[in-house]
This record gives sequence, structure tokens and C-alpha cells, in this order.
Amino acid sequence: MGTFETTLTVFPFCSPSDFTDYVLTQAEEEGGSFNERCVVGAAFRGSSKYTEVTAYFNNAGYHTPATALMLVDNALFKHLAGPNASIQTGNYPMPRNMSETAQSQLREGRTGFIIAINLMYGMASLSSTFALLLVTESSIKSKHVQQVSGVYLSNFWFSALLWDLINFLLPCLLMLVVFQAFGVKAFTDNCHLVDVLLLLLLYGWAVVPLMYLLSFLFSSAATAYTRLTIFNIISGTATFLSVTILAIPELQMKHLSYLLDKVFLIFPNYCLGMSFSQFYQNYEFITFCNSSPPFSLMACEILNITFQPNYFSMSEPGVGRFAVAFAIQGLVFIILLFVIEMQCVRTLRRFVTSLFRRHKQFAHTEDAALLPEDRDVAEERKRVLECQPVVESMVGSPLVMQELSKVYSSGSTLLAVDRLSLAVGKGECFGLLGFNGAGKTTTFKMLTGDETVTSGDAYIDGYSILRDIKKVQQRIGYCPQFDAVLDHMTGRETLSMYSRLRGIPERYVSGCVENVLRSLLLEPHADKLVRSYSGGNKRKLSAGMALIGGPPVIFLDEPSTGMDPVARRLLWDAVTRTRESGKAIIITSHSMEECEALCTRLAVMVNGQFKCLGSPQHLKSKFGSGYTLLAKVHIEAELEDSDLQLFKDFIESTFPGSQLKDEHQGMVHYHLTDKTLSWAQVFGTLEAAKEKYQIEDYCVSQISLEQVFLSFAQFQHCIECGKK
Ligand SMILES: Nc1ncnc2c1ncn2[C@@H]1O[C@H](COP(=O)(O)OP(=O)(O)OP(=O)(O)O)[C@@H](O)[C@H]1O
Repeated sequence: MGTFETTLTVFPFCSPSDFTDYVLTQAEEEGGSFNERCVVGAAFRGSSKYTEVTAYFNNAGYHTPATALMLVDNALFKHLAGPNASIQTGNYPMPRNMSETAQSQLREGRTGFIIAINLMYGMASLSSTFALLLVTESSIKSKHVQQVSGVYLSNFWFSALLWDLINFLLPCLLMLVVFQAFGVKAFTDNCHLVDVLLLLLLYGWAVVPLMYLLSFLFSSAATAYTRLTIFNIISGTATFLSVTILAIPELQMKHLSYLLDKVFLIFPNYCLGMSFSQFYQNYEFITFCNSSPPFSLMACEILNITFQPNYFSMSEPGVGRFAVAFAIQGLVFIILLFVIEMQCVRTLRRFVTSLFRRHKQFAHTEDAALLPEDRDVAEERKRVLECQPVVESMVGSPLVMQELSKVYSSGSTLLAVDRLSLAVGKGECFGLLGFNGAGKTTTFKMLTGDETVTSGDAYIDGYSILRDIKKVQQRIGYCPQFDAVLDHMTGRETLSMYSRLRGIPERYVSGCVENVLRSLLLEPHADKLVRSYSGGNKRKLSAGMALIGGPPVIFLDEPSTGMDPVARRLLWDAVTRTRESGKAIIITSHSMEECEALCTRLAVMVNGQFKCLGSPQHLKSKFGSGYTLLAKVHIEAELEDSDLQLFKDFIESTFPGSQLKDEHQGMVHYHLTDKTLSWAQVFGTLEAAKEKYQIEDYCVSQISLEQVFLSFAQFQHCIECGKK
């Protein structure tokens, strides 16, 4: 019994309509609060002999009629018996009969329903987090670099699954604590916590691989998280609600509900909601039907309440079929994961598209064959193609490319790499030079298995990239164009992981890591998280990941971008040492200085083709005729132009055909184009003219690699503009 407190307001009313008007006016003025404040009222009318009392109650309250009557009676009693008189009123509901209790038990299922809905919402956002790291690893190419470093697909996925399930166990245990703390008997009585934990873990087994599968659809972690959460909510809550609502007998759609229940068994989130809801309901039914046998059992029979003593029974309301569904879902999702990862679909698609593309490709190849090819490139092609079978004849060449081509056909068709043939020997560093969009990165991507090959083949250590990509990947180191490093690891951890992936015995791992850290000047940052690294240090780490363990073939895609001059030279030293130890290195760079310092041979790539090939000196001699002259002439302030002009006239008359490339503050840069000139002639002439033209300093050199490279600029067509 509760205490009833209210403010007594007394107004003189003459008729019942006065009271009604008062209530209506007050309700209008006060709005919603009037309804809460004013729950009962009473009107006393009449003379001293005869008084009519009317009690009013606000029907929003459950007990207001009785309260209104109690107050009126109290007032009358006080009036007649004195101020100390009072009537105490109590509320003692009659015990419910069996039928009412049964009806109530049936409705109790609502608690299970609410728990299930809340659980599904929570799990929807929790399970989508399992895709985050995978999406990040794929988008930054870290997964690819790990594969290239020797990770087996099965190891990658099962270790991820194991780790995620261990992580998933923690929130599950927390959930059990919550059930225990809030006394949710259905989930805590009779060792049910174990059953609930089993259900949650089975859900984890099913949903984690599903998130892995769906992670392939996204390239950004944030987008993946939002969309997967929405997917989980829809595939859980929406399906659960529709089946539950359609099962209401009054709707007469039980058959549809039954059918949908079977269909939705493919969704782990639906199974989670249903299993928890039904587990709860089953507990309630069991409790009621066994409460006072045999009457309760009879009531259950009459009201058609069925329960399953075994909670994991396959029949309703047992949750056995959901447990089985979880187990099968997990298995199927893992199989699908491997089907996708083993590129079965990709291979099939490539086969189908190649059928359609064949005609187009032949047309292109015929066109290309008409174009004249550089003699060195043609000889390299002949050398490579003549060696059949490649595996036996090219033992000295860890990398052999045979007519390797790549056509991108997203939107318009683009020939990114055009029939490259090349053999790179042990202890050789081969440079791929080319303008932006020439096809260097695409070549690397094909060689490392990141892109499919349109035609041709390549062999690494004798293994074909088409047939034995796994074996190929175990034999290469790859530093991609953009850093594929994981932010949440330290530099030392990253290098240790890659050295283990390369199969370095555990006792040598720390020595190897220290070597790389020291050689790339990364020691001061070794134990910092990669997310705090500068761009240059990340680049050093990427290069270190490719070099560690000394794989036979190493691909470095613009490794020194963003490095300071000291770090760059240290990298060059590390690359040179690796090359001298007998490894084949293929490097791309936009720094001619770097190519001259590192490469034993190089090729300039234009529109996916090699335009020239050979050692830096060979290319300079072949394509860079003449000399470069840099001279500094002493000039008086007032005679500036005439002094310099005299010298320029002298050069142009002495070396006919010379081209002035640059001129600045008395410094001139000439290209002496005459091929017949000898070093002695050029030096002799300049020494003789030194005093007459007040030459302070001069330098004569061969044409630089950069000038050779620039001479191919005219051939690179603008793909985006679609013109040559
Ligand atoms: N996934 C892709 N889909 C379609 N076209 C692509 C794709 N990747 C690259 N390309 C195109 O292929 C051509 C070669 O690109 P690639 O990245 O290999 O050039 P690159 O020589 O490495 O250039 P950079 O020096 O700028 O790195 C470019 O025209 C590019 O636009």
C-alpha cells in the first residue's frame, strides 16, 4: 500500500458542469502536467440536511477510482467523527487463477524478445569491427606484401579467425556477467550460462568469417564499418521482427513465418536473435508447466504451450537448429573465403573475358609488330624467347619475363604493359625508368601476383607466375610504391614479423632485424609505433621489409621517395650489398642519380614498351651524342652582357651546332652536338680561351642519363587525353 499525497484545491462550484468546465480549462492551460498533477477530485453539493458528494478520478491512473472513493470516505469520516479519525485503505489483489497465470507466462516471452533485439543491435556493431583490420591491410597492400613474403593463405585466415574469436570471447563473458548481475534467470539458472556461452561462440564462428567475406567489397575501413553494421542490423533485426510478427496467430500467416524462418537461417544475426528469444521462452514455459503439477501441465496442454526439456532440441522452442545453422554457416563462409582467395572466380572471369578480348588483342599485336624496335630490346627479346624451356636454360637468371602484357579493361581498354621480354641475372640490378603511367608499377604488380597477367608469362627462380604464384611469392621481396606498413606495430615488430615469414630461424631473427635497422638508420625509431614515423622513415621500413632475409628476387618500386640524402645513400649501400650477394634486384625510380648509382642495366619504358635497354654507359653512348659544357664567365657589373655575349659567340662559332640550354648570372650550359669532337679538342679549345674570355671555371661531361631519358618524352602519349 502506498501513501497518497496531493494538494487540495477548494473551489465553490454550483453545478457539476462548473467542475467539468474547471477541469477542461485547467487541462488546456497546464497541458500534460495537469494530467499528472490532478488525479482525483470531489464535489460536495447540497444543503446542511442533504449533501451530494461526487468523487472524480483521472482514468489515466490504475488505482484512481479506489483512491477517489477512499479520499471522499475519509473526508466524510473526519467530518462526522473528528479530526483524528481516518480510514486506512489497502489493495490486496486476488491471486490469479491458473488460466490467468498461463496467459501471463505466454506474454512473458516479450522479455526474451527485448533481450534478443538489444543483443542483435550490440552484436551488429561488434561483429563489423572484425572486417576493419582486413580492409585496412588490403587497401594499403600490406596483405599482399605479407603474401609476397611467404604467408600461406590458410595461415593468414585461420590465425586471423583464431585471434578474432579470442577477442570475441571477452565481450561474450562480459555478457554473461551482465545476465548474472541483472538476474536474468532464463540465462543463468541450471548452468544455462554454459549454454548461452556456447550459443554466443557459435555465433562468433559464423559471423566472423562472414565479415571477412564481406570485407572484400570495401576499400575504406570507415565505409566498411558503417555498411556492415547496417547489414548486420537489417539481416538480424528486420528478419527477426518479420518472422515474429508473422507468427502472431491473429494474422493467420504462420505458414509464411515458418517459410521465412527456414530461409533466414543463412543469416547469423537472425539465428542469434531467434535462439536467444526462444531459449528464454522455453525456460519460461518449462518453469510454468512444472510449477504445480499436474494442474500446470494440464493447463499447458489446454493452452497448447509446448516446451523442450532439452534446450538444444531441434524442434521449437529448442535452439538446436540455430546451433547447427551457426556451425554450417561458419564452414560455408570459410570455404567461400578460400574460393575467392584462390582466385577461382577471377580465373574464370579472366578466361571468359579473354575469349571476348582475343580479337582486339590480335589487332593490337599486329599493329605493334609494325613499329620498329630498338636493337638492344629486340636482342633481349630474342635471347629470352630462344631459351626454351625457360626453367632449364635460364638457371642463371632468377627473373625471366616472356612477352608479358597487361590490358586494363575497366571502362575503356588500356594496354598498360606491352609484350615485355627480359632476363635479369644473379647479382644484377635492373632499373625500370619511365614516365608517369608508363607501366612500371603494373609490371611489378603482375610479377608479384597482385594483378592478373593478360598474356605472356614470367618465371622467378624457374617458377611460373601463372602456375606457381605461391612458390614465386616465397622467392621475392617487394617494396610497393606506397608504404604497406601496419600503423599499430613498431618498426622492430614489423621487421621481425617479415623475417619470420621469410623462414629465418628464430635464433637469427633479432640479428637480422638489427642489421636492417642499423643499415637503414632506423635504430632510434625501432621501438616506436609506425603511425608516428615520418614519411621517409616509413619508406625505409618498407625497403627494409623487402630486403630482409635476402630473397633471390627483389622488387623495389621507387624505394627512396621521400628519403633524405643520407638515408638515400644508406639505402643504396644496402641495395648494392644485397646485389653483390647474388640477388637479382629490379628497381624503378625517377632519380637518374639513383639509377646510375645502382643499376647494372636499365630500360626506359614508354607506353608499356621498352624503348631502350642496356647499361647506363651504353645508353649514354648510344643516345647521348656530344658533350655537355658548363662554364662560368667572370663579368664586370657594367659590361655584363657584352662579356658573356663574346663567349657565347666564341662557342657557337668554334663548335657549330651547339645548343644553349641554360644561362644564368654568367653561367652557361651548352650541348655540344658534334659527334666527331674528341675530349682533347674540347678541353684544348677551352684551355686556350680561358684567359681571353675570363672563364672562371668550366666543366665538360658526357651527356647525362637524364638527357637520354628526356629524349624519349615525345613518345609517351597522354592516356587521359587520349592523344599521342
Ligand atoms: N587498376 C587499374 N585500372 C585501369 N587502369 C590502370 C589501373 N592501374 C593502372 N592503370 C593505368 O595503367 C597505366 C600504367 O600505370 P602504372 O601505375 O603501371 O604506371 P607507372 O609507370 O608505375 O607510373 P608512376 O611512375 O606514376 O608510378 C596508367 O595509364 C594507369 O592509369
